[in-house]
Amino acid sequence: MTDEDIIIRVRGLVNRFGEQVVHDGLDLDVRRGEILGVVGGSGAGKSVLMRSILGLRIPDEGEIEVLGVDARSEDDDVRLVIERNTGVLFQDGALFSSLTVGENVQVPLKEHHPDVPDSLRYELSLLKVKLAGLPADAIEKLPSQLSGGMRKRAGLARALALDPPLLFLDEPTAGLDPIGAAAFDELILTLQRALGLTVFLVTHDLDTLYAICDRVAVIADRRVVINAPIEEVEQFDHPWVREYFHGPRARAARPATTVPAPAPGV
Ligand SMILES: Nc1ncnc2c1ncn2[C@@H]1O[C@H](COP(=O)(O)OP(=O)(O)OP(=O)(O)O)[C@@H](O)[C@H]1O
Repeated sequence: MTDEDIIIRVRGLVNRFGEQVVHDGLDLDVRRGEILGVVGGSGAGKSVLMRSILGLRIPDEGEIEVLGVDARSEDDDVRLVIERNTGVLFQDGALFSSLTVGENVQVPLKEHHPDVPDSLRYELSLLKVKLAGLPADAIEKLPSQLSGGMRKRAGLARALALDPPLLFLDEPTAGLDPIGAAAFDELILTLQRALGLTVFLVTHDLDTLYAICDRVAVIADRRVVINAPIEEVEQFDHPWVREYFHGPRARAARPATTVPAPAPGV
């Protein structure tokens, strides 16, 4: 693997809130073109890691390189590089409630490409709305007029507004029913393959990990304890990993091919 294959490189990351140490020497590589699932217990520091990579939080120590630039930089040009090249779907969708879906999608377009004529901006937002699997008439609706799953899709349409190569998703399937969640997984996979995206996906959803992630990074003990294909992660000897991947809920999610053979006599 060459350096060019690494689109996000985190080294020696330390994040503290007062006495609480959330990350302590965390390292992580995200490879270009992969879907990386990021898992860990509640409060393990997944969202703080995502915010640090996006430059929304300046860490206490460590280095973070995103697309070759320093994510800790407060320089406006550097911030622009990161903003233009990253799309983010926050957990609650983070849509502006007083704007229609189309207007929400147009917000980043207006901000970053103010010279684009209104009619073209509208066409671009319509394209993103359709790309996110919403019907065309959703463009005129307010977020409150949509179901939870449709709001996620609207958030995804906005995240894709600037055609970013890097997509960040914070628990995209949380709150969706299993059928809606599976459809959303499928959508992410289709878009990632079609657009060549790199996806950083924070999730608690084991089904998502098995269905679409190329690799899985586990945050525990304030670090990334393993970052590997799921078959390897499953076998990793760590108490949290054992509980998460081999507890009762894990068995249902694991595809039949990777379920270990039952012990003799069982
Ligand atoms: N702005 C903040 N001020 C103080 N503490 C914070 C702040 N942001 C996060 N924390 C703390 O950092 C820890 C990690 O939070 P984070 O949101 O990254 O966890 P997480 O792994 O995403 O959890 P979950 O799966 O529950 O969403 C938590 O203990 C949280 O309370």
